[in-house]
Amino acid sequence: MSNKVTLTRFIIEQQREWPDASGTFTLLLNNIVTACKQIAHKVSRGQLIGVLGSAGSENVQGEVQKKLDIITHDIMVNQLIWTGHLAGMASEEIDDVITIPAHYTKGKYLVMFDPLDGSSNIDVNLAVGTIFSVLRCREGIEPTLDDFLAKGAEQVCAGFVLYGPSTMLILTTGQGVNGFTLDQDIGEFMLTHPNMRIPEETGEFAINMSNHRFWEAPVQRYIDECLQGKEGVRGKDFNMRWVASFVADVYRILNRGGVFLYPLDNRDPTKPAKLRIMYEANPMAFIIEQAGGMCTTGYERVLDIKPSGVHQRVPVILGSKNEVERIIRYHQDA
Ligand SMILES: O=P(O)(O)OC[C@H]1O[C@](O)(COP(=O)(O)O)[C@@H](O)[C@@H]1O
Ligand SMILES: [Mg+2]
Ligand SMILES: [Mg+2]
Repeated sequence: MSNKVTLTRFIIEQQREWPDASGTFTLLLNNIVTACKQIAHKVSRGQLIGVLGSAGSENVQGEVQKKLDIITHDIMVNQLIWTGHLAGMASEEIDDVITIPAHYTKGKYLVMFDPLDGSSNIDVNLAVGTIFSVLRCREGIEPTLDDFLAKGAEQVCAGFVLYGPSTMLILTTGQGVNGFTLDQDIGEFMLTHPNMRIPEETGEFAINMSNHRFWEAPVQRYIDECLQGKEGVRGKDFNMRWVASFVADVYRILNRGGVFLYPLDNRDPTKPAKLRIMYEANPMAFIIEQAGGMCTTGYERVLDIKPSGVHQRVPVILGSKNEVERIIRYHQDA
């Protein structure tokens, strides 16, 4: 039997440091975690229970939905809507924000989530995840769109669950980043990666290279210099990784450093960036900064952007501090 600290104990001990805390946040987190355990179960049994493949529909952003995109969205909503802790929710899979029906009490938090990140990987048995972001809201009111559109710097909690060889939860409440591994035997997340820190130096980058011709000059310059390796201005060889699951790429960077780029591109003028600010970029930016890394669009800190829509997309460049600072310099030079 493991003698590691359970997630429940970890959160309650953190809560004790806030004497005025009502415990609502702890309960909310517990519900999010229960939803993610249910999703982990579905994902691991996907081949057996017939939930893989396309749903034959598109989401609000014109992306083909997988059956599991819809199933995982429903799991999140069903685990959270009745709790009384929430004023509202927003999901990648639904156009409008989700309101709390009148017969449930309204709480003081807003939750935004990407229920299944990297879903294009699901049918080929690669890692996927769930990303979530929690904001505080005025209590007991019907939230307006503006309540949702808070800057990332105002998040009270962000996390993601990675459904890989192990199911892992990575969490920040603004006091560093901690990693928990799901012990399948007892159904509890155990603290396995306390106080995660991203190395400042790295020799590894992650980017979808097929978009090279669509990037702006500063990103082309940075990647071209990495590719030149020892013979180029960087004077060292770089390694490349691209899982095409944001959760998996960010988890690798939290562990061994690296830089991830989904930059501005001109492939489709209606979609100059790929990742969504509210439930992809902001929660990951919060986690990365709390682990000592940086997250920028190339021009500004992601957490300082005032969002204009729940499904707004932003360029994301994140990871080891020294590399991200270099990429920002290249944008300034240009
Ligand atoms: O298809 P590409 O260009 O490799 O993009 C991969 C990126 O898109 C995403 O899959 C988008 O997430 P969803 O699966 O939630 O739409 C990221 O996880 C990933 O980093
Ligand atoms: Mg996603
Ligand atoms: Mg998704």
